[in-house]
Amino acid sequence: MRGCRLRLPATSANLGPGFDALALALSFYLEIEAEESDEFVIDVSGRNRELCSAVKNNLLLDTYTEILQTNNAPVVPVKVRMVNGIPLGMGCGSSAATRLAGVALASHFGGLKWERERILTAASLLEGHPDNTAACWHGGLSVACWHGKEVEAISITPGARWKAIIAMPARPLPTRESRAVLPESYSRADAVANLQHVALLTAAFAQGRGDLLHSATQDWMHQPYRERVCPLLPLLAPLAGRDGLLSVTLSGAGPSILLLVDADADMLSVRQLIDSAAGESEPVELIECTIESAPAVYESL
Ligand SMILES: Nc1ncnc2c1ncn2[C@@H]1O[C@H](COP(=O)(O)OP(=O)(O)O)[C@@H](O)[C@H]1O
Ligand SMILES: N[C@@H](CCOP(=O)(O)O)C(=O)O
Repeated sequence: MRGCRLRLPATSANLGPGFDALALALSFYLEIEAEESDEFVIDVSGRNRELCSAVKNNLLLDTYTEILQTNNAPVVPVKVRMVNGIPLGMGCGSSAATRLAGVALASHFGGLKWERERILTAASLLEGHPDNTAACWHGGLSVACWHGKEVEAISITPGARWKAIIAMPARPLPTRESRAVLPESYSRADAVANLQHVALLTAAFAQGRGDLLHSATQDWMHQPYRERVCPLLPLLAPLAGRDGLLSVTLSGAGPSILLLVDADADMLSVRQLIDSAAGESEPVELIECTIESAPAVYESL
């Protein structure tokens, strides 16, 4: 059987009020080439080499094996060459990209011949929420929801050329832990406020209205509760609206922060502003990137 190539972008979910519904694809990637082999091997370069190359308890291989077994297909061993640009456990969608890769490789090497939408649905079911997976697979700003056990998703190419920065602290925060700090239920006032803001945010993206991003990214559903496990958020949030910084939101479940930046902003001054607001409590890496509007690459070699 021919090999398979994947290129999956990082994603920043929620963008404030779009909890479990919105995510934005960004221009740093998980890249994979795989071919049939006598045994499972993963050669990794890039970020988190050790975690990504362990063959046992590996999210990529576990997903691959689970899909093949549940679909009564043979578990074909594969050799994977991975270039990983997505930091693990940092709120940049590494698990969503890896789940999609595992399902896509299973479909390819198991001869399942799944359509792209079926791959997205299977990966989203395993991930538990469809926001990162949909943006990773479709690119752009993705709006995703469950329709029963199917994912309905639409991708919007933003109407303006905004730039993006991920501000990433040193220590990762597993998404599971960051979801555990959220309440079970919300007041009607908070639910309505989030609905209003997420609708405004989606329209602001479609029309490229950077002037609306600061107000439209306000959130009552997850950020207020996650501040205590994501201390960079309260430090950087006051920067929204200053010097070309259009919005400041928790990236996914954190601990990183997504800052959307006007296309004309001076990036050196923006970086200095972020560094000085972050202070010296812990080192913060800034990843400058753009919005990836193209869908993920999934092709035979
Ligand atoms: N390329 C990869 N190879 C192996 N495991 C991965 C890979 N990417 C992600 N993971 C697994 O997913 C976990 C991170 O997922 P999660 O806590 O949801 O954070 P995030 O998706 O924001 O990076 C890692 O600790 C690791 O177990
Ligand atoms: N909507 C999810 C998004 C998690 O994204 P991740 O990149 O942190 O895995 C949430 O907020 O929990």
